[in-house]
Amino acid sequence: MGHIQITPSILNADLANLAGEVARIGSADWVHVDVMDNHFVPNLTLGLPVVESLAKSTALPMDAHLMIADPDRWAPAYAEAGCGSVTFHVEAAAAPVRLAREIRAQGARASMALKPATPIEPYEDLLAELDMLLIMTVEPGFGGQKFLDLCLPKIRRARALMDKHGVETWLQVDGGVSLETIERCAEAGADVFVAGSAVYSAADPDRMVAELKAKAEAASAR
Ligand SMILES: O=C(CO)[C@H](O)[C@H](O)COP(=O)(O)O
Repeated sequence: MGHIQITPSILNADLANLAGEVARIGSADWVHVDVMDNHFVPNLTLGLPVVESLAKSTALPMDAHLMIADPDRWAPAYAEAGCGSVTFHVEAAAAPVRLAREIRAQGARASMALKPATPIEPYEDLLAELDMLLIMTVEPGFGGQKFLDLCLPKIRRARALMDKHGVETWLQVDGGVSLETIERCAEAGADVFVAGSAVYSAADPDRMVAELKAKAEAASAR
């Protein structure tokens, strides 16, 4: 298991003031950017030019989560644009192994996401190709949704498979992560936590990042 990291999602931040919003989370480990294309998910957010500009405006590394129908075509370009981590959905990827290798070849961490109903077991042998596995804890598409407890057993099974294979792959969770739910995720074996509305609805987003991290660290040590 890697060390605990918090990656606030800017999905529910003020998108007209992105650089300013990112400056409010200076103690975060990453900035999580949700790229949605209105095909893979029923929502449209932002794309490559915005991510490229944002990457230049902050010292924080960018964690791009591509909720798009054609990641095989686009994911390497996000790595080239300066993202330190690029996540594609296995449900959308035509050739996930080739894609993970292309992302790594561009110098970024390669990450693969699973929707809540997608099992981990068929992808056990891919874990060594990945720097991070993202287990969605809401249906992708929107921020502010309720955390799905039914995803917790999958987080536990993914952690067990990572231990079995002895891989260093990080285990990220995304969706409904808050002070109420982060401990359950950490106890199940997650080590990287995306939090959108919990961080950006807080009066002091940076303080919320610290509080989330402290809770997750305590829970993972139990
Ligand atoms: O990927 C996402 C939605 O598809 C978002 O990253 C996620 O939902 C974060 O927002 P919140 O913490 O409010 O759930």
